[in-house]
Amino acid sequence: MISRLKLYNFRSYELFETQLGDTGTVIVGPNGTGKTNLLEAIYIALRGTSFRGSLLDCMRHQTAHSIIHLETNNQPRRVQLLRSADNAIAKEFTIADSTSKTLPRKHRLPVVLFEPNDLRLISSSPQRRRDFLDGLLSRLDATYDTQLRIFNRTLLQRNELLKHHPESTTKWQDHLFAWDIKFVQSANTLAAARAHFLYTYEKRLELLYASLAGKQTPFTVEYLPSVSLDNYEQSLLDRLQRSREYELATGYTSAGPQREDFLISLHSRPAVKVASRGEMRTIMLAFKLLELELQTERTKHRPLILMDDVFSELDATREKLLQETIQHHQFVVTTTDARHQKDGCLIISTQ
Ligand SMILES: Nc1ncnc2c1ncn2[C@@H]1O[C@H](COP(=O)(O)OP(=O)(O)OP(=O)(O)O)[C@@H](O)[C@H]1O
Repeated sequence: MISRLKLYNFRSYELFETQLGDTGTVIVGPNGTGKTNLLEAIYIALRGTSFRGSLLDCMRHQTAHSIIHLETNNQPRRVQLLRSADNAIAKEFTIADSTSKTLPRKHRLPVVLFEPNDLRLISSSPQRRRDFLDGLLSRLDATYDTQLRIFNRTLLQRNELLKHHPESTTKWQDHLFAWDIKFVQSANTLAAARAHFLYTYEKRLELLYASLAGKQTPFTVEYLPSVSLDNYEQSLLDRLQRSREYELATGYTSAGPQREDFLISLHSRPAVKVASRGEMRTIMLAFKLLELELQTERTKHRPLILMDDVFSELDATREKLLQETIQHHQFVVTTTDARHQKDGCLIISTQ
């Protein structure tokens, strides 16, 4: 449970201090008054990273020292950000007299964030959908988080090699082949984990969708790999070798998890083509509720819910269902519309 937030030079806030409600807090104010900034500060203190940019961006303009102080379960935690002359950042996370440069995994508390961009994900780019799925899997599974980092590093190294190729010497070709092998192995781990996750939770997503939509709707979700998932490693290796000329010309790896996507269908038709905007939002809400359920099961704690102005995106029925779900968690909600205030909540105005 979080109980108090203090900020120093964080985004639009020079000095700010507030209590947080035991059950819930509603942050009300017009656009651009710093509501999301407060959610972001809480998120950073609990998870160690921001959900919308680098920690350097979070430091108040023209300042060199920022602090987030959050009381959680009667234990204070402090995040200090220091900007050096060359605009580099040093971070310090302090919990119970122990300080570290990153937030230790054991101190990352479960948080589920609902934000309007996620609700619009179905109609957005494959890159954003991949990031969404990777974010979801990384929050649920520390091993996936590590595998994703390894994959991203491998991809970067391989692309560097493609960009800086000498006149295809044998030494360079051997070097690239070694990276091809590393790449397909790492790619296989990621693609298999993503496909497995979607396959495992397809039925649960269908149920969550039905409860939000108020009616049974045939719902499927399918991972779209660059090559067949059976024999993925070898097929990807063959594909890369066939695309060598294209890759050398562009300097980019032509296939693999960094190009893959997933497809959600309603009534056996791609949601991106047939679903209404409301239905697309309902699909994404089903994903967020799944995350909430899985985080609760895996951590044995009820996650804190942060909601950034999502009620304005929903109709009255879905808003009510979502309100009922969040009743069982501590939550912090932002809204521009004072009508979304709820009984028993602490109200913070940013006006
Ligand atoms: N590093 C920073 N230093 C100073 N001010 C900043 C910094 N980053 C963002 N801001 C300011 O914070 C304000 C935006 O805050 P925020 O996104 O929290 O608003 P909001 O109330 O959530 O708005 P909306 O309702 O439109 O989503 C803007 O005025 C922006 O200029």
